[in-house]
Amino acid sequence: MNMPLKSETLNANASHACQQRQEATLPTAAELRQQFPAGEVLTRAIAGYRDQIRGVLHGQDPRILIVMGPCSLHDEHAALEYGTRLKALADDVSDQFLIVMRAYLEKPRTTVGWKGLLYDPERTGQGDLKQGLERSRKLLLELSELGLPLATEALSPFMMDYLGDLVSWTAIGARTTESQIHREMVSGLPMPTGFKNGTDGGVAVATHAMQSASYPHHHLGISHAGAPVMITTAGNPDTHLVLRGGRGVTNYDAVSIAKAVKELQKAGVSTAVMVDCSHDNACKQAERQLAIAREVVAQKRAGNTHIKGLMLESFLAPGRQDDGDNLIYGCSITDPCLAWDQTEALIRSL
Ligand SMILES: O=C[C@H](O)[C@H](O)COP(=O)(O)O
Ligand SMILES: C=C(OP(=O)(O)O)C(=O)O
Repeated sequence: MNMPLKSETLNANASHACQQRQEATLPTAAELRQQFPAGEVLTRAIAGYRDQIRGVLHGQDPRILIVMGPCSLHDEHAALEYGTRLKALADDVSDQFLIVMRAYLEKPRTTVGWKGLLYDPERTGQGDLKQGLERSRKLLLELSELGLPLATEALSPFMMDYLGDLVSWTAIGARTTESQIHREMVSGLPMPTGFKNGTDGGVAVATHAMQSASYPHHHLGISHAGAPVMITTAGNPDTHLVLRGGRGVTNYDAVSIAKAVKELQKAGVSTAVMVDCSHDNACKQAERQLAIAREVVAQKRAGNTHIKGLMLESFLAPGRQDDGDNLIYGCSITDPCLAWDQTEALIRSL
């Protein structure tokens, strides 16, 4: 390989420095919400979904919360078809399960990759947050109008200002649970929020996050009108742990869950646990979710009162595909998912 001369490297760095940051103006959260308003009926329904989720997490509702859906949404048409099928299934099993659809618009990446519909809706690699915000809000509205509670991962601390009124349950991912910025954000969120264990499998980052997010915070933010502001939060009393495995080691078995519950008790936070049947628990093999879900529900039915929920990654078509031309309709372009038929059969069998 020919190494560049030192002077060439310096020149390249200098021109890179000139272009290092460019800005494109975006609508404020207030403007976007006005452009795509939620309406009174929907807002009341979402408040009701959040209360139902709280009921499950706090043990007043004996049902199992299931947060399920695609790893990421890249095609609105397929997302709406999935949502329509899920709504019918959710109604059929609503005596046993409270089903919430994963409507994930932001993807945290291990290094780099497509970051979700919100950032790059056309997947050109150039990014288009204006279009991404508009399409994301429109999609969440259309999914909500199907009568489904929605879940998302909150990655950008500003995203919730634009979309949070349409979300009933939020995740803080394994890569951000340790971040103070995310803990501050959760302390001001009006919905139940699950903190994932760290990517190394460690539960302490999540228990610390729950402690932190339950307290009031003061932090830097942007008002819905677009001005820099100091935000003061009240603390979120509705957070819980999500076990997703880590570094190839699973943590959905009875011993791992008991160990996690002990840590939660020691920290004095909620012992409500959701098991993410995907990610490192499934070693990124979608079909493994089937056996994991059965095993976790069996633990719950055998008397484990700490288990409150499951997470499943599921879409219309099985597995995953690399992004590109001729995409398979309804197939994930991020992590592998269960196919719809497998998903439906699983939920009905549970
Ligand atoms: O759930 C999605 C992925 O596991 C997460 O976003 C990391 O993806 P990556 O390792 O492909 O970047
Ligand atoms: C990125 C996700 O999960 P984790 O943070 O557990 O990797 C996800 O649920 O899409």
